[in-house]
Parts: sequence; structure tokens; C-alpha cells
Amino acid sequence: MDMDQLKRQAAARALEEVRDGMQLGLGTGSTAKHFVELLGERVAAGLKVIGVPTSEATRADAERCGVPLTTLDEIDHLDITVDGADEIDPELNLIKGGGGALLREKIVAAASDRMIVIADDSKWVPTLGSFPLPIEVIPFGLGATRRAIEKAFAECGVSGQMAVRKARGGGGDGHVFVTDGGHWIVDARLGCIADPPSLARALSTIPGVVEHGLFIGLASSAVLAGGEGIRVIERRKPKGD
Ligand SMILES: O=C(CO)[C@H](O)[C@H](O)COP(=O)(O)O
Repeated sequence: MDMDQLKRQAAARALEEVRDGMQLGLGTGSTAKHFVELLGERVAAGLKVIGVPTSEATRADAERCGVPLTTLDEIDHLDITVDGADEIDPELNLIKGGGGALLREKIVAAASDRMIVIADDSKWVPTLGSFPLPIEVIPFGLGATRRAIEKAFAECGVSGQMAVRKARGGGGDGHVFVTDGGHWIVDARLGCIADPPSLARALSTIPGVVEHGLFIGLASSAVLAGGEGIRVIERRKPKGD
């Protein structure tokens, strides 16, 4: 079975948790896109749900699939967010933001009673950090922000090269990637993040950092699809711990 089929299987398993009347956060990326497509099929068959998309790309997918949409200004909470991840560790800490949507993804996940992470099992790692950590930054004063990030890395015992993300595709013309919020992303190749909660706290105190891709204590469960079938891993501690 290829990777894309595994992603769809994980999405289908998460869809089993969705009930009539639910308010859903809709993640971003190739795995979350499968969820939106499958959800659209259920909506066409009569399921009543409403979704909040975590990116303009997901908004377009949801509209194409006929999933009704709203915003966090119009509703006061979400029942479940279903989203992908770039890495998932055994504490269900995540690296997210490979698709550049980490800011909206984190706002939506934090507004949800439950976050279900869907992935093929290649995303399951013993320790976060092989995947470059996305850090969303304000372009103004980027030099100062980078120095502050390096200081935070040193205090947390990590180091690695940082690079401002470039836009992919469209001819690869070298333009800086701009997020839906109008910010830039710095990707940090850290290799191994021994203490993700400490690093998350340190990065959150830096003025030019809008958000970072460490999702700590937000995921309630992970649905991992692999050659051996589907594994559902529940978070041991309550959400927010
Ligand atoms: O965080 C994300 C986007 O910002 C995605 O969820 C993450 O990059 C995983 O994407 P995919 O499902 O395509 O592997």
C-alpha cells in the first residue's frame, strides 16, 4: 500500500469519531486533505457538521467538497480538530508547519476539545527534531529575532542551521514563502530536541516569533496507518498538561 493510501486510511479512521452536529477544525496538508474529502462525502450523504479551516488551501478544498464553513468568531468552541503532523513523539508532542499553516493550526487546535492527529506511521519518532522545526516570524527585525532564537536554542541545549523558507513550485524562483498571516518561516535543523516543552516555552517569549511548530499537550490522540494496520495512540495526560 502506498503512502497516500495510508494517509487516507488514517483519515477514514478519524472520521469514525465525527458525529452529527459537530463543529470541526479542519487541518492542512496532504493527510488532512483526505479527511476533508471523506468528510465531504459524508456531508453529501446528509451528515450535519460545520468546519473551521486552518488555511486558505483547506478553505478551498472544503468549499470544493461541500463542507459548510464558519470561523472562530461565530462559534465558541470546536469539538474535534483533525490534522496531520510532520513528527509525533510518544508523548504526542508534535512538530507541525511543514505546510506553513502552523499558526492557524495551533489556534484551531487550542480551541478544540480534542485534536486527532492523522498520519502514516513514518511520522512516529522516538524524539522530535529530525524534521526541521518551523518558526513563524515577523520579517521586521529578522536578524535580531534570529539571534534571540539562537540564544533560546543554546539555553535549551540544541543547535542547528536556520534557513528562511522559500516558496516551492511555481518555477522555484527563490521567493520567500509567505504564510496565510503574511509572515515568514524560519526552518531550524536541530536533529534532536531532548526537551520539547522547554524549547516551546523559550521560543514563545521571543517578540519577533509569531508562533512555532512545537505542539505540546494539544494532541489528544494519534491515528497512525502503516503496513500492519492502524494504531490509535491516546494521550496519557489531560489536554493542556
Ligand atoms: O503541519 C502541517 C501543515 O502546516 C501538516 O499537517 C504537516 O506538514 C503534515 O503534512 P502532510 O499530511 O502533507 O504530511
